[in-house]
Amino acid sequence: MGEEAPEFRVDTITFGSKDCQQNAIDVGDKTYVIGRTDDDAKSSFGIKILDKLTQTWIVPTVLGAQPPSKSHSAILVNDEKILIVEKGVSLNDSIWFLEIDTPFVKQQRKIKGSEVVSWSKGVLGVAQKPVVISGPSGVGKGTLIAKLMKEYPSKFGFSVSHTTRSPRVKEIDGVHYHFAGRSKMEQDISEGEFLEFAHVHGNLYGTSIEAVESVTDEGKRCILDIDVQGARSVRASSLEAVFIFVCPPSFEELEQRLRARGTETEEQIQKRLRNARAELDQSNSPGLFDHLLVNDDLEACYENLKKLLSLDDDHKDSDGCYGKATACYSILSKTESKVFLQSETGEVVKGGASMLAVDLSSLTGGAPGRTRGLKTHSVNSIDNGLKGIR
Ligand SMILES: Nc1nc2c(ncn2[C@@H]2O[C@H](COP(=O)(O)OP(=O)(O)O)[C@@H](O)[C@H]2O)c(=O)[nH]1
Ligand SMILES: Nc1ncnc2c1ncn2[C@@H]1O[C@H](COP(=O)(O)OP(=O)(O)O)[C@@H](O)[C@H]1O
Repeated sequence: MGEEAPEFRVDTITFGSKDCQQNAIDVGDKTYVIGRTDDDAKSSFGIKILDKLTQTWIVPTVLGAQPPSKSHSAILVNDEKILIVEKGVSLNDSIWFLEIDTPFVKQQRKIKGSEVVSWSKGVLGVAQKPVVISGPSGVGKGTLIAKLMKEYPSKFGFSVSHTTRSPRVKEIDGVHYHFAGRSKMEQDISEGEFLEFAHVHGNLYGTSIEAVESVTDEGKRCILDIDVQGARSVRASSLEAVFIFVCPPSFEELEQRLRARGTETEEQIQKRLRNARAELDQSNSPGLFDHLLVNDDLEACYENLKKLLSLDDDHKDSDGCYGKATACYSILSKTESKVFLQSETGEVVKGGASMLAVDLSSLTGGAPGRTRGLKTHSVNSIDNGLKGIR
């Protein structure tokens, strides 16, 4: 699908713009050219890949929101990602990654059958692991989650799933679910916008990447109410989470709760009960769920849930004290575990530093779209920075 490559010289590559900045990064047999075009109204990134073996250009599908286009520097972090440092924005907004061969990109490349790259924003600090709650229909997942949200509104946030099922009487679009048409949802899934999806009780359900990331961006711990297939997909993804399965005290009690809720037709109840048996069987799959909770007495079960969540509470505050100040850093050098950034203005903003080290070893897996766990620390002088290198 590629076009024939022109003679390759970085400084002559253009994307048809008046004002253009490019970086060319070699990765094995490929060269990634990251260009920034300043056309009349807005500027944006253009990405091209030169396959050096075949001397052809590939224009990849670019997933994810792109960095604010101003001016940037770039360096290869490892075989999976390129670090991009934006200038003239706050430090919180300045660190980005272009994922070129992460597990997510590999998966998307397979789905599309063509070349894919994906933007991911670097986020300072470590977020708490999201909590995946699964269990058969009618077991009380929604009831437990609603109690948690009511008691700790600033601590937890709900991942609002998309579904093709019709809303129930009291359900609000955008609050309980994003109610979606099947073709639009399938299209969004094919464009890599979903962390996971599954066919459940005859409908399509899925968690968009944005559903999880927007909760985490608010500094809240994200709660996902998804079925066992979804839990399996999240387990296989790069999102590190805590997995809880909620069981009923008995199958008879489950049936009674489902009927008492009065939201399904008899046919739908029968389908849910059939699926419940399969879900209960799968709850014991080795390595899938971290915790099983029996929801017999609601209050007792809720107390146990709270205990589990505080047990898994590994939250550490971000040390990004200068994250909000406007930064103008460019990449100076790189070691195995650190990238050193040099302030370009000479003038150091309040709380900032003339030189920063970005700790790459601290990066944790996250949903695509964000690279969390970034730690930065100031370095007083290049000499001190270099001491760290030696
Ligand atoms: N895989 C997946 N499952 C979901 C998602 N959202 C909801 N579900 C599951 O879909 C099933 C049906 O949910 P729902 O229609 O709300 O009915 P209920 O479980 O009877 O309340 C439940 O097992 C949910 O956990 C999602 O985004 N992904
Ligand atoms: N421990 C419990 N004891 C009795 N009824 C419960 C209990 N937990 C939930 N329920 C009720 O069971 C029904 C199903 O609960 P719901 O939270 O909608 O389940 P799910 O979200 O797992 O489908 C609701 O009517 C709810 O009020």
